[in-house]
Amino acid sequence: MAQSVEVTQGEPFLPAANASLSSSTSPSHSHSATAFALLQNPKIALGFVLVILFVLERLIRGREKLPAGVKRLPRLPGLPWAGRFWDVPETGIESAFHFGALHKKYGPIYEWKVMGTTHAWIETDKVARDLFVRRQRNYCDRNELPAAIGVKQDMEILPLSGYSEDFKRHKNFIHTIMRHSHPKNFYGWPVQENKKTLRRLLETPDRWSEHMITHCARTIASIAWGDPEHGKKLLTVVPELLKAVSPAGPIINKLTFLQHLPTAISPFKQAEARRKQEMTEAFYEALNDVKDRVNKGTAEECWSMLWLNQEKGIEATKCDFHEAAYAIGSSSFVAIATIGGPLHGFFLAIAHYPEWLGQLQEEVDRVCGDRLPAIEDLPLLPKLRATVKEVLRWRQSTPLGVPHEALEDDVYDGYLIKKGTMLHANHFLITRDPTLYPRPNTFLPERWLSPTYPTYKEPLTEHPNLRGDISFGYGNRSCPGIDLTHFELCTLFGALTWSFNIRPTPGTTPPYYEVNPYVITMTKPFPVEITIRSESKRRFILDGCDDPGYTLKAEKEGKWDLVHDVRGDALWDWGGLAPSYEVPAVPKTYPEFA
Ligand code: HEM
Repeated sequence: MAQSVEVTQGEPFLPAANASLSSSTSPSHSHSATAFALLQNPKIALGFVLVILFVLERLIRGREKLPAGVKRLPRLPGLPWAGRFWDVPETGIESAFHFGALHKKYGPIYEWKVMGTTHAWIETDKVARDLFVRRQRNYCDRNELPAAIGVKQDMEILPLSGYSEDFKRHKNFIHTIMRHSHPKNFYGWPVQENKKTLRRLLETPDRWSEHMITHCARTIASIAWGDPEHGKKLLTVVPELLKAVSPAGPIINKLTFLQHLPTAISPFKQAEARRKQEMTEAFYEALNDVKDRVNKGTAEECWSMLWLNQEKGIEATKCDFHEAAYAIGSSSFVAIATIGGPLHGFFLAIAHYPEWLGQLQEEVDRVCGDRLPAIEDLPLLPKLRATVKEVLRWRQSTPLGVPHEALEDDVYDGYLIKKGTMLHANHFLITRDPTLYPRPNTFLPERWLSPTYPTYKEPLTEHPNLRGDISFGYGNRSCPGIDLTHFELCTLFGALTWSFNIRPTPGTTPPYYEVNPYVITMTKPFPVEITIRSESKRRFILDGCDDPGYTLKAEKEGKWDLVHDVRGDALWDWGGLAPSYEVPAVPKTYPEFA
């Protein structure tokens, strides 16, 4: 053994001297020696291996037997098993751009293989509906997630759970709590929180992004557990999970074979175990707190009370403590980044289309006068509803939706879709189809308000609204949070419009399409000037809300406390989910459809 090491070290495989020596021998010998020498270059050797693997893949795929009349989906060329591993875009929105551009070449649905998994990219609304709605029974599963291993089977986090009887019970639970709380205006919590958010914006306008995020957390925590303070728990557990489920998160999401490492030596599995533990603690603590308050007679209406009281519909789902804690908790944390996205998008839209704020203010002032817009005013506020709808289209929270997985082999339009294929509907591209959305890159709320646009619908007292909106996905896996989103966005956009003038800070450049890199995207915060529109409005906010309810503290005291460095200038970036925008040294270019 020692000898072989010595030999290898002492005699490099093909030293330059040997190479020149071999060139003086016969031509065929000299060619093979040159090729051999070339292969000593690691880059050339890797290229050679890739070419061989590529050829092998074509041969193997060519031999796969297909039923008569069935074709293969167009597929991006790649290597056997590893596929196009070099082609995984880093960020959520870059993936939407990347695969959206390939649509022209490969058509409305095509395959992309990477690390043993077959992905299908769906680039039109028709194909998404044909598969996810008309054939929803086959396309309703979710995929495994390498960094959040086991999350599909655990049945704890509804959006990531595989399809099963447990999933159906849990989804029923969510629909029941939504059906119960929506007619009661989500127990009045969103309107109460809107006032606190106005107060915070009045006091510390430069922290607007933080206020939007904490607004979402406080509102949903109140609806779920009757206490906005539990929002801190949600804000703590979301960043870890969102990173774990994003390609831009831990490297295991790209190098998926790392999931086979045993827990003892896998930092990913250890991190996932910690995340689960923390999430369970958060959800148990919050539900137990409601239980205590019910016993003391101090609990206020919230989703948890529905489970504790076994309200009509809830009892049929037979959710035990653990299931209820997770069903409530996991439906709550999704309401932060998703709704935070369009809230940031609103500031961006106003930055790029300042004249629209004037039009909105005219409508809100005319209808509401000296009070904040209320949900009852919505029939008379079509411009406000159009703003919500257009912000969701223009800057989507989930530009690639959530993948659906095929339960069985299927043939669609003569093409084979294999069991286990992960299908992604490119919501971003679908809502940029110029035949339905003329001038698709423009923020154009008028497209919902004028009969000259194909998306126009009457009556304007009802349309536009979010029912059936593509942003919320398709079929039996579509989002149960539409009514809550509509309620929160309409009332908060309305309150912001009524209260403030908003514009980018003079001398600064707002971003165009710069968002965080994860699967739920949010415009990067940028400097904005927010000023109160009148003294009477200032008085109204100060009198109407004596407690601004700041969520971030100067120092960490309790386990769930979140810290804002009040001494420094740095803005709170929510664990990397809301990094501040920095103008790039070289202007960024975007695909024509972005
Ligand atoms: C702007 C706001 C929102 C957007 C854009 C959004 C988008 C989505 C999308 C695209 C899906 C996957 C649909 C599919 O698989 O086809 C989804 C699922 C889900 N959403 Fe939302 N969502 C939003 C707000 C909310 C809110 C406020 C809640 C709850 C309070 C919520 C709870 C859920 C749940 C529980 C699922 C999982 C459904 C399932 O897997 O069957 N979402 N959402």
